[in-house]
Amino acid sequence: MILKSAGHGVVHVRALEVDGVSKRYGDAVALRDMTFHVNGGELFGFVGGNGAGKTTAMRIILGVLAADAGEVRWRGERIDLEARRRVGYMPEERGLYPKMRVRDQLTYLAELHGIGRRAARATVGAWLERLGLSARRNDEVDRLSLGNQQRVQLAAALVHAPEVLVLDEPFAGLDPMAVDVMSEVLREKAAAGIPVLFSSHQLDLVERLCDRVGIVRAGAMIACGSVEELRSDTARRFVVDLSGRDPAWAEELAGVSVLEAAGGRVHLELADDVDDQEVLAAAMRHGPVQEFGPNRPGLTELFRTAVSAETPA
Ligand SMILES: Nc1ncnc2c1ncn2[C@@H]1O[C@H](COP(=O)(O)OP(=O)(O)OP(=O)(O)O)[C@@H](O)[C@H]1O
Repeated sequence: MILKSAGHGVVHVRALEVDGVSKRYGDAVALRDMTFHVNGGELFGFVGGNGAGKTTAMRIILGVLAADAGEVRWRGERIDLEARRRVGYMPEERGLYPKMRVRDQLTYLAELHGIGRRAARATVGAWLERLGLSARRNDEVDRLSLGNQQRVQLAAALVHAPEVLVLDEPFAGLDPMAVDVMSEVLREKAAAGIPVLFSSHQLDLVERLCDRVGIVRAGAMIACGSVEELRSDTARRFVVDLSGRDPAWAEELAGVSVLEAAGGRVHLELADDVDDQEVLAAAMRHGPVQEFGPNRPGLTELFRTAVSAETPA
């Protein structure tokens, strides 16, 4: 499906689709009916605990691993080798030749994608400049710091002007400056209409950067949407601070559950028919109210709540 939008030119809705993908390694289930999509022009954050299945899903998108069931689609068609060649991929295990010089390596990778030598040199030069690697261009990769190797790995994913980006933990181990450069490049690519999928354990960063987030647990997608959408289940949660007071005042209110209490500050969940103003009035009868308002959890809290819910059998 194509959606036209003023800023982006043509943007593909559901450009990249992972549909009902399952994968086992022997008896171990790595993915179970994994389903999600990434729209063109969207930054999609793939989050989940260690071993949740993110890398497996990305490898299946890339075709370096075959799914047992389900399919991956690119612009509505089952993804094929040709479409996969247009993916910019940053593998978790990284994949550079350690003894090759940075510029030669990137030029070689661009040429592998059919770009002529001169154009390859030009695009590599531009990315090296952009990623702060110009001074390192003649260094062998294994002489670079890990963070700089990662910048080279990003350049490797970008030099062939990919139509989609799939990046496995691109921010891991980067210094704050490199995080800024990486964020800026990913935003820019998304703004150009490219779907950008990346995994990360840095949830603050994901919340700041991503249009949508997918939370994976035990090989399945358990929540997916914008952070605002993920918050919708928490719309009836409030924080009330009655400094030093025992939470008993809230526990005795009908239709109110106390989720957390510490030092007079309580997190409450209100049933649908409970008026929040009546809760405020009740709080004021018990002492001076320091704080009262809806509790808007960040992605870290939403993630904890989602993954700590009962694990599937
Ligand atoms: N080659 C393999 N052989 C057997 N089991 C594997 C293999 N690769 C992954 N697994 C298992 O599949 C599951 C999913 O692993 P995967 O690497 O996809 O998770 P992940 O979400 O990327 O984790 P992390 O955040 O730690 O990188 C895990 O239980 C893992 O142990």
